[in-house]
Amino acid sequence: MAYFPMFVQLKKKKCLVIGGGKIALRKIEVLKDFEADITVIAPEMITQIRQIDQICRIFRTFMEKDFNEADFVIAATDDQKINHEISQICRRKKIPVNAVDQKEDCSFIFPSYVKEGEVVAAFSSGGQSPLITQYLKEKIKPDLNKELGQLAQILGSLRKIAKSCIATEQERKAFYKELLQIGLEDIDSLEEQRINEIIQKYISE
Ligand SMILES: C[C@@]1(CC(=O)O)c2cc3[nH]c(cc4nc(cc5[nH]c(cc(n2)[C@H]1CCC(=O)O)[C@@](C)(CC(=O)O)[C@@H]5CCC(=O)O)C(CC(=O)O)=C4CCC(=O)O)c(CCC(=O)O)c3CC(=O)O
Ligand SMILES: NC(=O)C1=CN([C@@H]2O[C@H](COP(=O)(O)OP(=O)(O)OC[C@H]3O[C@@H](n4cnc5c(N)ncnc54)[C@H](O)[C@@H]3O)[C@@H](O)[C@H]2O)C=CC1
Repeated sequence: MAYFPMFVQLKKKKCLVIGGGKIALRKIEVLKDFEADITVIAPEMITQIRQIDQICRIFRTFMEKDFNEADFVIAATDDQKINHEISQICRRKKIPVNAVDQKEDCSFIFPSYVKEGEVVAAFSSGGQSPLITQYLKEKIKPDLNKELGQLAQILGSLRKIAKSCIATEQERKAFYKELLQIGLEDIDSLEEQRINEIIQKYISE
């Protein structure tokens, strides 16, 4: 079964990570990248987790009351029975859950992704082969580069003005297409004056 790639806002969402090993660390790094509010619970945590800034650490095994505030949960212990139990609790409480050792215990899974600014490409193999997922990430990296992230930011910053100044959706699309074409060739040529000239063209046409 293929998974639907739902893009979700994680900023400030309360994320509970249970487990403090290498895999928990990898998940925490991803969640930090998307600005989640992270609490880790484990009796022992590897040094790298103990050194991460601005996360909450609780050194013990989990209890059911830990789930009360959670928007979502990562079960990342090295014990399949415990991860399964965490998943069951979450399902009962209708909290989205990821279990690192068993996709049947996941209501969502982690992709491999590339992120530049707000542009994100994410891949999944439905849990069949994380290595294929990783391979796809590496393939997209040369195309999803810094310039593309910057270009998205420029196009994004023009959406309000385009909506208010350019009459039809069709013309707006042509406007964005022209900017995209120019930006893909040479992002530095998209400075303010050039953009203004292009906007003018679409207003008067
Ligand atoms: C279902 C899923 C649930 C989830 O974790 O969300 C899951 C499950 C499992 N992974 C396992 C193994 C490995 N996982 C990786 C790597 C990654 N795994 C990630 C996601 C996912 N892994 C979800 C599905 C993603 C998809 O749809 O493809 C990535 C993409 C994202 C991330 O972790 O953030 C990240 C790459 C990050 C990057 O580089 O971008 C490697 C490679 C490596 O370590 O270098 C290996 C060893 C090679 C191998 O086994 O293939 C095992 C067996 C453990 C065992 O055998 O004991 C299970 C459990 C099982 O298969 O039952
Ligand atoms: N999803 C993925 O991408 C991958 C998943 N895995 C799976 O991830 C699992 C975890 O791997 P590692 O992080 O390397 O293990 P690890 O042994 O480094 O860490 C396990 C952690 O779980 C904690 N823990 C154990 N019982 C707990 C409890 N009751 N409450 C809270 N914390 C508890 C331990 O204190 C420790 O911090 C493995 O069993 C493996 O099956 C492995 C590779 C990739």
